[in-house]
Amino acid sequence: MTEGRRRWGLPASVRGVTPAALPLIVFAIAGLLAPVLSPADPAAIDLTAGLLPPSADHLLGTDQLGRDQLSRILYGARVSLSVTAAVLAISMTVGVVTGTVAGYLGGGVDRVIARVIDMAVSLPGMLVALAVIGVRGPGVENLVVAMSLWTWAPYARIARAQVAGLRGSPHLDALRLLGAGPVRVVGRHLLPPALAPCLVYAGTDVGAIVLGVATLSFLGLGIPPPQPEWGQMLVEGRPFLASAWWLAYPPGIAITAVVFASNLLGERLAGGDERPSILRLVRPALRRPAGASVTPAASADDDAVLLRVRDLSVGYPYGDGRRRVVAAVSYEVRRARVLAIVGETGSGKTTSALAPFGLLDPSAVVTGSATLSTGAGARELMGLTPRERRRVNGRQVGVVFQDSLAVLNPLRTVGAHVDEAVRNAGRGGRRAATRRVSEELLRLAGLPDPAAIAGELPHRLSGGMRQRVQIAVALAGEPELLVADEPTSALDVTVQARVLDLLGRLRDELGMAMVVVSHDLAVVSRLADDVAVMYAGRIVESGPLATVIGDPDHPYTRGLLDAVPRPGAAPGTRFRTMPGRAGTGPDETGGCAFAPRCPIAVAACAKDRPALEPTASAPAHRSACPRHPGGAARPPRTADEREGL
Ligand SMILES: Nc1ncnc2c1ncn2[C@@H]1O[C@H](COP(=O)(O)OP(=O)(O)OP(=O)(O)O)[C@@H](O)[C@H]1O
Repeated sequence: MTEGRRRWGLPASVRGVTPAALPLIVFAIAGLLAPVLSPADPAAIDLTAGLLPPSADHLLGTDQLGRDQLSRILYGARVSLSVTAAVLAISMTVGVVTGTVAGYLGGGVDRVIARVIDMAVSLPGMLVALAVIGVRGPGVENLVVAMSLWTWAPYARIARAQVAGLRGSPHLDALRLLGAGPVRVVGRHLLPPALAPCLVYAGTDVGAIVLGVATLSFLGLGIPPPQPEWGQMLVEGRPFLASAWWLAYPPGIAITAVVFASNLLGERLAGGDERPSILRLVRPALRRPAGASVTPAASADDDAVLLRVRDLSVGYPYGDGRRRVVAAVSYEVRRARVLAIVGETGSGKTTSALAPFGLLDPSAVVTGSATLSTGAGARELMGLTPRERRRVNGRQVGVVFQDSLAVLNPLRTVGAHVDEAVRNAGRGGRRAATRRVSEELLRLAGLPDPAAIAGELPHRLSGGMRQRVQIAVALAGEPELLVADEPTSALDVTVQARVLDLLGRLRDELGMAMVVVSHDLAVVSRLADDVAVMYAGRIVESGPLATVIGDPDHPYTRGLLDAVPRPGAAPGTRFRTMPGRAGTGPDETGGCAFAPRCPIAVAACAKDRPALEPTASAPAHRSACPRHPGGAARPPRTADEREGL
């Protein structure tokens, strides 16, 4: 699907209720209305009317005691489904909560719970149920307890696996970024996906529970006669399969239909759209009337520095020690300006952009300082507690990631994502008011027909539209700074240009500053005001875009520029690629990390690490080439080449 074109159809909630799911609903209603619908008392024995075939008097015939089969089926639905529902409710609640806690906490708690689940799954369920009923005695309540002890463990196992798999996922990172606390993360983002496969499983489990209840009833340990119960009727009808088919077939068909319908309904629930809200935090008032457009973050001084990063260094555990991946990185982001951080893969761009906001892997060791000076005042970002971070991330700072599919929860609608961001940012009100703000944000992000888009699931949108959704989410807190990590890398060229234009428009109209991470200098040249070029974990050149691409000082920057295809180049023109392997880390060598690949390197380059120093072309233009500023060895760039970018 390309941007601007969507597939429309019935709402997911209507499409999902397939006719095949109707038997479950029909039997549930029939069970509820059994006293009204039943033509006879299901327990009334008439030995003179035993084993009568279906007729106008008895639509489903009678059993060997002359009891009306239709009435018994209707009352059977009442008993079987209510016991099954009770067992499912208990086993799913216990299982999902236990599994979610284990999966979320991990570590020792998880190991202990996992062992308990394994033991419970491996025990023969029927024996457990028999033992419980043997101790507690027969009866409906004891039957429900016994069956729940039999059935809870698979739900716990499914939920645990589901939550453990999600624990480190990018969309949870994004949520933390949006300011969501642990209760909200678990309640709204881990429980629903844990519940979804459990519901599918419950569909198949219904039959097992119905039959389990019937078997225990047959053994005299379940539903006591004369209460009718489907499984019990099935067992009672088995000896008459050849002579009186109407005894076993109706309950058999009822069980099959309910199991089949439950399966489909379970799938529907698992693949459905917005989950009911578990924790809906209703904010008393909107900071701004619904529908009003987002206004620029107030700043009297447009030239002031919004984010100042100094001497940033990031290391990760490596073997017995630690390996630095970024070192001595300093940069500034000015209000209403776009700083592009560019470089080859692995050069440390993303790390440098996300580290100030605590968005790296928890194993990262980050040093240095990052000061954010917003309208609310200046604050040091390094060392903030998670609670303090939530006041910054998602409010003063928004983030857009490359992989929108990984960031957006596939089970929640676009509207649910934006609503949540709006509420986290303290701008939520009643449901409808929150949605109006969300739709305004979607419109601001350039999405046509926001009301319809809000009802869509992320995977039904094109990549470009999903990026716009991420942008709408990021705008919810009216941030003064937007960090975009490779925001267009996964998009085709046309869509890429439109998303970049949107970001440019947001910068101009909202006065929002941005840090844009990209490996493609040509892409960011469309948007950036300033550029920082990274190589092997260090900034090697920085300055205003026009200066850096018009008069590059560092041979690495030149290499990046030479690799950019230029419009107007003759067909068949070969663009120069940089020889050699990209640098791997800032401590790889004591000298210039680029020296092994550099066409103008001299012996000294490999020995002494060059500092980032001002060049002759502009004071804000800095380069870390030992042969700068602009030595004779540097071939000049032509005017055509500059315009080509
Ligand atoms: N969790 C981690 N553990 C160990 N090393 C990591 C981790 N995350 C990133 N790195 C390393 O840090 C270095 C810089 O990664 P970073 O993602 O910042 O690079 P990048 O320039 O953004 O590259 P790309 O464009 O491929 O994302 C890389 O060598 C990478 O392997």
